[in-house]
Amino acid sequence: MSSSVASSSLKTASSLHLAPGFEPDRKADQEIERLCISMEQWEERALKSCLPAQGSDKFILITGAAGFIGTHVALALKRRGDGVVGLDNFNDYYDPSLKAARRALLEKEGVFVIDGDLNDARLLETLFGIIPFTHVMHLAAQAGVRYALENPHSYVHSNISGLITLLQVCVKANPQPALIWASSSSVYGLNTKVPFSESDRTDSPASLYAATKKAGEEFMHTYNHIYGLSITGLRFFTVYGPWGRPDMAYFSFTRDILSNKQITVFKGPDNTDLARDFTYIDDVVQGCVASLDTAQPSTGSGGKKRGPAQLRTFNLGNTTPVTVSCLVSTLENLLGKEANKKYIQMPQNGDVPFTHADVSLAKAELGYSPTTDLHSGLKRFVSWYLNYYKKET
Ligand SMILES: NC(=O)c1ccc[n+]([C@@H]2O[C@H](COP(=O)([O-])OP(=O)(O)OC[C@H]3O[C@@H](n4cnc5c(N)ncnc54)[C@H](O)[C@@H]3O)[C@@H](O)[C@H]2O)c1
Ligand SMILES: O=C(O)[C@H]1O[C@H](OP(=O)(O)OP(=O)(O)OC[C@H]2O[C@@H](n3ccc(=O)[nH]c3=O)[C@H](O)[C@@H]2O)[C@H](O)[C@@H](O)[C@@H]1O
Repeated sequence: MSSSVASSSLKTASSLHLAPGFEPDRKADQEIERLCISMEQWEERALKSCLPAQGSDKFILITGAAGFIGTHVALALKRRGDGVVGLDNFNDYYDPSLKAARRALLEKEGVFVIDGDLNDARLLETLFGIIPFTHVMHLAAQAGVRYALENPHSYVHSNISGLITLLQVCVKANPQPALIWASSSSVYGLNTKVPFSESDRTDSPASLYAATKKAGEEFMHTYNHIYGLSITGLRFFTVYGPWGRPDMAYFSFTRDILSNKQITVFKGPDNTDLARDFTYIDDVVQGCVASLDTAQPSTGSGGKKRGPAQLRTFNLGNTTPVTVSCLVSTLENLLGKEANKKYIQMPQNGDVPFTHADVSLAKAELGYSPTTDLHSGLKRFVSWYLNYYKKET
């Protein structure tokens, strides 16, 4: 890349009010080496991706941008003109080719997704050194309730250590961004009072995953208190939709029904049906964007708190729990195929019998209003699934 283009990109950077405190790391970084491009070219791509269109003043870092929810949120924000750059470690918790396909979708719309890990403080600081992020939409995590039984350290790596590394970079940044992050309905654990409200106690996590999300909520209180970081936590409720996650039941059931493989339906105590407040992705994206638009700026900078800062938590659910049996019968109807079902007692695997969101707080403060029922949402998912995998079926 010619020096004039490099300097123009840095000029662009200076027009972005280069964030002092972080001298971009001139040493080639793993990601930059991987891309076989120079530091300046990497900066150029990040800056170009994060330059907002006319009328927007938002520079947003989306972690987990190649993930299911991250991809949808990144597209929504980029399409409305915000500056967006993504970060994702493209791990193989599920099919990395799906993450690569999502990345291609994003790059077509001008979103650069950097291949990097939350724990790489140097990479994060380099990024914060060239872009004065106004917001961080933190969606990267080890998701999934049951996988914690197989690989507990993956949850520590991403949901604890990775989160602290990101928080440390955010509080040292000048200006500090406002942070919106994904917590989870699983923090309600074994609570019996329904619907779940943000003011309920959350002291009975049923899985390590839930405990790491609960820990995250505690960290947020601390970083808000000490550093003045503006923080909004979003408790998503079993989110589904196109470009979804193959590890989740709606997706794996669809795959197995189509390939005539048996599905295992968990039953609760006394053979009761399990239920989830399934929430369609477009409704969740609406809640994420509204959270970002109502987030107040952080009051700290460069690690120093200047005053009290906003700290919020919202349920983003559908307020209409549906049984897993109903999920299965809806999929059978949409796929025109009967499932080969095996019923077993819900294993002690971190699952909870039901979830049910009270969204009155999100409605009042964010204007959040879910509109998609399970049948309509699954219809759109199945249509996407059949199209995306048509080459394989
Ligand atoms: N989908 C749901 O039903 C649901 C419900 C509640 C909460 N959440 C939370 O919402 C967020 C997004 O979930 P999703 O369903 O899109 O999951 P996802 O697994 O599709 O997305 C998470 C992304 O983060 C990336 N990632 C994980 N660890 C990382 C690390 N250390 N460094 C960089 N990238 C990393 C993964 O590669 C993945 O692409 C997660 O925090 C999840 O816990 C999801
Ligand atoms: O709401 C949330 O916070 C959580 O929602 C989902 O977790 P879960 O509700 O367990 O979603 P699925 O794994 O898709 O399970 C949906 C329902 O199907 C049941 N199930 C799952 C898998 C299976 O083989 N059989 C089965 O009956 C589960 O017990 C559950 O009741 C996501 O996977 C988590 O990342 C997220 O944090």
